[in-house]
Amino acid sequence: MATRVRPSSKRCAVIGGSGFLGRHLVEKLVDRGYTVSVFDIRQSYELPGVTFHQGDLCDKQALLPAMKDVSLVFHCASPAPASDDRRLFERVNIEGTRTVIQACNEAGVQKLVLTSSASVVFEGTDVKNGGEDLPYAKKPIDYYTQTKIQQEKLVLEAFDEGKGLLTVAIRPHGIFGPRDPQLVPILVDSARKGKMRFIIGDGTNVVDFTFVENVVHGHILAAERLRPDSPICGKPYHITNDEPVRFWDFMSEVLVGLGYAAPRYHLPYAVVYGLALLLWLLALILRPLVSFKPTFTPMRVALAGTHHYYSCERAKRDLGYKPL
Ligand SMILES: NC(=O)C1=CN([C@@H]2O[C@H](COP(=O)(O)OP(=O)(O)OC[C@H]3O[C@@H](n4cnc5c(N)ncnc54)[C@H](OP(=O)(O)O)[C@@H]3O)[C@@H](O)[C@H]2O)C=CC1
Ligand SMILES: CC(C)CCC[C@@H](C)[C@H]1CC[C@H]2C3=C(CC[C@]12C)[C@@]1(C)CCC(=O)C[C@@H]1CC3
Repeated sequence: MATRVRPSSKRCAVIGGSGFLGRHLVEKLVDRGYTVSVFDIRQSYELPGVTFHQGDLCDKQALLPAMKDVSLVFHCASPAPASDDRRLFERVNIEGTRTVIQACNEAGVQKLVLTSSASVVFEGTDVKNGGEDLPYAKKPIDYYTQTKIQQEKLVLEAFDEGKGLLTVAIRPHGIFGPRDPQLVPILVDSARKGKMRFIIGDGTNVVDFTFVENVVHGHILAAERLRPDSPICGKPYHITNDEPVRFWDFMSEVLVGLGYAAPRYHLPYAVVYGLALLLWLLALILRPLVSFKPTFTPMRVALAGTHHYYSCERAKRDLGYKPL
């Protein structure tokens, strides 16, 4: 009688492995002796020990070959928040994640680690040392957040010992590090256009920015602790630097370091938020005629003007996490 060969625990797939976080994760996994297959809509680099599968994660037939003989899947693909494209977010983050789960079940994958976001609990009001027990945002500010909530729920609810699929979600926040495609680039672009002269609010709001290597570390710890009897199954975990900083000090340090002036003049938060909302509505109404993307979106203004930092105590306790 033929017996089904259990895939090696050192074979894994990284969906979104060509992206910023995904590539850092792939590099670390290879260092740790994993054989990695990357699945992504684009291929951005080559690395010995890594096979690339190019395709759309909404296509199960395209996904399956990347999951062959794989016991562990990391899902860290998402459209960029800046696209603000409702249909795209729904298709990739919700329908696509359903497809990823189906493909994992069909391919006999044992572990699925999702990159979620701490923003799933953020709705524009202060979050101070927020734990994982905070409720999901009832009124998420943008489509990105709205679909990240649905995505996280899908993955955590897919934890099913009967089918043999163990799941966990990692919630990073404001990732920075080499090759970051959004935080520093958006900041520099805004500074170049002379839009970084103002501090939104009183400038004392404290937030998390998380170094990419810490986020990778959290993912790998979660994957290696994910076992049938483990308390982490079906749960979300915040991964932070455990060192919240003042938003506007961080922005100023980056800007000054790159030769731009630090923001100096204060604007009232409510006024800027209201203006950002108006601009967003205008862009939506005019979309069929002209396409323009406001720099100051309601989400960016909310992130720039409120406290949003999270506790990583649960990750320390259950994953043995400690910022590197
Ligand atoms: N960066 C941050 O501050 C934070 C990020 N996250 C989460 O971390 C994850 C990684 O983010 P990050 O590395 O910054 O983002 P990137 O955009 O750099 O990486 C995402 C990758 O997924 C790819 N992708 C998008 N759509 C599809 C699709 N339909 N099929 C296959 N691949 C696809 C992207 O390709 P392409 O570039 O061509 O779209 C890209 O290569 C995401 O889930 C994000 O929500 C969470 C918290 C904070
Ligand atoms: C234009 C300025 C008011 C702000 C410039 C900096 C911002 C581009 C970044 C500051 C906080 C960042 C952040 C994210 C994207 C880039 C920032 C808004 C995320 C929305 C990325 C995706 C997530 O899951 C959450 C992040 C929170 C922090």
